[in-house]
Amino acid sequence: MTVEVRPITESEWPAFAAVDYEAFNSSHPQAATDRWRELAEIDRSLAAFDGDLMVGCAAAITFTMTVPGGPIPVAGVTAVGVLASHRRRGVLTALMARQLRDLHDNGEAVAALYAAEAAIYGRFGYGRAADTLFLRIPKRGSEFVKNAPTDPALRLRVARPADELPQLRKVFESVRTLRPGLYARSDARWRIEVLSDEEHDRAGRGPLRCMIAEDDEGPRGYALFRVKSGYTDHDVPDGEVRLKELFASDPAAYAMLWRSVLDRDLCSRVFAWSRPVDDPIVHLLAEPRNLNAGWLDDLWVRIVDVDRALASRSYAAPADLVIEVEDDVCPWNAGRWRLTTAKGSCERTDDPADLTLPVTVLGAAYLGGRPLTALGGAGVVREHREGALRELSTAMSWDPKPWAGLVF
Ligand SMILES: CC(=O)SCCNC(=O)CCNC(=O)[C@H](O)C(C)(C)COP(=O)(O)OP(=O)(O)OC[C@H]1O[C@@H](n2cnc3c(N)ncnc32)[C@H](O)[C@@H]1OP(=O)(O)O
Repeated sequence: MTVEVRPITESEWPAFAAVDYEAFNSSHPQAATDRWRELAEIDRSLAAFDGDLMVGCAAAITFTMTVPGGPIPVAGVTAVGVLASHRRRGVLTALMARQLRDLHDNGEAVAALYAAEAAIYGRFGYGRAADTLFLRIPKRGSEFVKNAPTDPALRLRVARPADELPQLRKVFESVRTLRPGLYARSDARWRIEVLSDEEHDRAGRGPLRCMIAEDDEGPRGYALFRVKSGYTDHDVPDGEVRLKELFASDPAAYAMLWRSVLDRDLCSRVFAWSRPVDDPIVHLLAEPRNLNAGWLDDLWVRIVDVDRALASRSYAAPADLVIEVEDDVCPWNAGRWRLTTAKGSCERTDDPADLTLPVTVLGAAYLGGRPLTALGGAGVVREHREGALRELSTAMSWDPKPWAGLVF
């Protein structure tokens, strides 16, 4: 089979969406296709063709994403799929090769994605860069520690989410550039991915609800959630709060919003399916075992251009070392690079290597959430100068931990 990969045209958009829906076993109303079109960038939407038949898709979105030190341009990779009739014949491999070449040519040094399955993207050089916590906290047993922050100036307001975009945006913008992984949201992304409340968004979990924590100066935090109502066989209320987002610009507003969802009447628990691994709720609960926490992969990161990517972020400690990078998929990255954090530079060198690592490891460590020493312990980094692994691991670590918080 010969596969041709090229960007689609506007008229090919419905076929592109149909390939993606088919690959994901999903059925979507026309309205969903129309909404998705508002987020898509046609010239960055690649399709794979077997003759005239479109058999695969892979798109990129232009994002501004926070990395250690501040926001940079990042390609958000999404809508990857191949028709079942054409799987395991290299279609995805061809799409990934073309997309990475395009990103390199366009000057985007970093790509990020959410993976449908964790086993797919390592072979294309993506490393698991961020994790996410899911929590199922019972109301009974959710008391806070004694010194939990409060502020008498704060009050809660029940709000209609669709009316509150300026307030929500103000809170989100106050935190966006602090945590690696958070990315700027266009108006369309707020409307479609955050605030949308169509019947198929609800999926039996009721309308989107909003609590705002504010004082006389304005909003200081918000929680967006749905409530899945329910009763036990003995008619005891047993609803579940499904927490979609909770952001706050200070600890008192944060604690107040968590209390508001944990204490909600007719509910017996809060399920939060995506929280950062260093979420302060972990330290607010007097009995942290009641977090019932589990963790999953959040963002995967691909270093498209080693030199520009490593020079684009800040470092937690000085490092001056030579890294030998292995990269079969993007051969322009392969070879030795000197990273000098004091100069903010990463340049090609012939000097001997202090460390040898696959490009996946750089992607995994890029946002500061994955200690290189742990990856060294797994045997995927080879150290040639004693201390080099710890030096780079310390320099690349970052606080707070990375998390994108909104699937794209
Ligand atoms: C960012 C996102 O959008 S994530 C969404 C990913 N899409 C989906 O999960 C939708 C359903 N799945 C699909 O559409 C397809 O199976 C895809 C896109 C995952 C893979 O497409 P294919 O064209 O079959 O992949 P391709 O033939 O290029 O496979 C390349 C390699 O990846 C491996 N691979 C492909 N899919 C998977 C998988 N789901 N799990 C593990 N390995 C996989 C193949 O075995 C092959 O390995 P090899 O090189 O050792 O032989």
